[in-house]
Amino acid sequence: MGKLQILIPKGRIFDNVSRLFSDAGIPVSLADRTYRPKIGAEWLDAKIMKPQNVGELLELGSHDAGFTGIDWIRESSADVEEIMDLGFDRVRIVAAVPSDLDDSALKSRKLVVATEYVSIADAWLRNSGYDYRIVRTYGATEVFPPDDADMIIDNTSTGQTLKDNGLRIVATILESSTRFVASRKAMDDPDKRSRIEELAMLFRAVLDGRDKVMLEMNVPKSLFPGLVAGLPSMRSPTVAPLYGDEGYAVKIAVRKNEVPVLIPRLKKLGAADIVEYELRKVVP
Ligand SMILES: Nc1ncnc2c1ncn2[C@@H]1O[C@H](COP(=O)(O)OP(=O)(O)OP(=O)(O)O)[C@@H](O)[C@H]1O
Ligand SMILES: O=P(O)(O)OC[C@H]1O[C@H](OP(=O)(O)OP(=O)(O)O)[C@H](O)[C@@H]1O
Repeated sequence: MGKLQILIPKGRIFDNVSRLFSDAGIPVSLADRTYRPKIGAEWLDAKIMKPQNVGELLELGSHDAGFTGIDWIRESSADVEEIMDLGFDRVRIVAAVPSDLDDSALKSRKLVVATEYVSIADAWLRNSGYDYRIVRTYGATEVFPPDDADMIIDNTSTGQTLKDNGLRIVATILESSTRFVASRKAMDDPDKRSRIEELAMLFRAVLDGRDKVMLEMNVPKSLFPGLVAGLPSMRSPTVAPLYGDEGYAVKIAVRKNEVPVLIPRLKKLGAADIVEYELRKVVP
């Protein structure tokens, strides 16, 4: 079997994806100005590509799997199989106008709309009943209004860029994040499919590990039933008797955001010597 050919986007997605691979035990490194990263698994081959092209190239089938925002998959109408939502690079694709332009003005004239997302914008503007003309941008879309455009359709994360350029959101068109996607041709090949699914399992284990911590504690025998009743109900805790029949050691994986509430509660329920530590992977 040949190597699994994967596409990793240039730009901001690369950092998150290469960290994900590294945490999965597969180091990825990229020398300056090169497009073929070194990847620490002999069954994988990777190439760097702009996120806008990833979907289309997977559809063509010359690569097996890749990573890109769902915004660019939708924009290119790429026919690919989504394997998993990695949750990175979360943005909203929004329509925004100069803050001093009121809603009534928007439908009373032909709008010039600046966007990198030409196809998403076209579908949304048509369905919303606007009279419009689209100007395709190549980054820095927020600079177009008010003199070069009446509206922009662009991605926003914190909203700071819109605010700094005097723009207000009039609609959210799409919510996007980085996805692990595969070509349909690769998913029809049993060997490639199983390698892609193995990668997804490793990624899931890493993401789950990032989300959770392990809590370990000791509890006297008499307080044990009350303590177990107070634990999050997700999973049964691992319990081991302490030497000398004095009580139990209790171990449980919990979500990180539960910890600030949980530790004081466990303490009140009689837990002692509570230890918290990070998890690298969680495989169910
Ligand atoms: N400010 C942001 N925060 C988080 N995600 C973002 C942000 N801006 C864009 N994205 C998402 O990251 C992905 C890639 O975005 P984009 O095409 O702008 O590349 P980039 O990282 O800016 O690279 P380049 O600088 O080469 O254009 C897209 O799916 C987009 O939705
Ligand atoms: O809502 P915010 O947190 O302000 O982020 C949104 C901005 O981030 C991205 O720009 P980027 O920095 O990638 O530059 P670009 O416009 O050249 O793509 C995006 O295109 C927006 O301009």
